[in-house]
Amino acid sequence: MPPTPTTPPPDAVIPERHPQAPAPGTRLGSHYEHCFGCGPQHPGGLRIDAVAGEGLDVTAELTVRDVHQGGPGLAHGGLLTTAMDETLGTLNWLLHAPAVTGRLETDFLSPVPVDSVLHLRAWITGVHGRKIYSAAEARIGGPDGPVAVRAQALFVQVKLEHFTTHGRPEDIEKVLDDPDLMKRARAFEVNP
Ligand SMILES: CCCCCCCC/C=C\CCCCCCCC(=O)SCCNC(=O)CCNC(=O)[C@H](O)C(C)(C)COP(=O)(O)OP(=O)(O)OC[C@H]1O[C@@H](n2cnc3c(N)ncnc32)[C@H](O)[C@@H]1OP(=O)(O)O
Repeated sequence: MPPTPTTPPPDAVIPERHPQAPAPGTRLGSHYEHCFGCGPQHPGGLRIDAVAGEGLDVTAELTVRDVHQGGPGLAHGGLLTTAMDETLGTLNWLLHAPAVTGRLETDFLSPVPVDSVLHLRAWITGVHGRKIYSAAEARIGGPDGPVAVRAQALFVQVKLEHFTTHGRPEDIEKVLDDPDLMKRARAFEVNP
């Protein structure tokens, strides 16, 4: 594939896992219960619950449901992009640095029928300053099934203030009032 803004530059580094990164095999859970990608409280959400890998990688599963349709009986492409975005976003846990998607490129290789189980995998391909480069794939039917969706991304590290400054005030207040969620959010800080 030709280089794009999501291809790490030659002087990008592959960092170590953060010393407090969740151990391999740990379920990463949800960073926010109302998140469309991972929140258990979201009625139509994807409920992605990724598992930390041995290195700078994660895996996750997604069962495509009726509410995820685009074409009749088929997953919506934007929905699949969201699944890639969310899975890539969980890589934050391994670096302990909050980062948001700057650019996300998605290739759709085959249609994904409703009721399919997608096996997602995401991994870091390089870090350059605040820029975190990563890639992901979704295989259909099993971890070794054919690749249905592929993605490359550039995430940019931000401070927690990114969320407190820009989020709708009443939602931020609810988060600030929830000690468990704040504890989880602080775990993201690079220098708490
Ligand atoms: C107390 C409450 C806490 C509650 C929270 C709980 C904890 C939650 C923790 C973690 C949540 C994780 C959630 C994951 C969910 C899935 C991920 C998403 O969907 S995230 C949403 C979609 N994304 C956005 O909304 C970004 C919107 N964009 C921005 O905010 C800015 O544009 C931002 C931060 C991306 C960059 O802005 P700048 O001002 O900070 O930095 P600049 O200088 O512009 O960029 C830095 C470098 O990145 C490159 N860059 C930025 N955007 C790029 C782009 N689109 N393409 C190529 N390069 C780009 C630039 O060229 C620059 O590169 P050079 O350092 O100069 O080499």
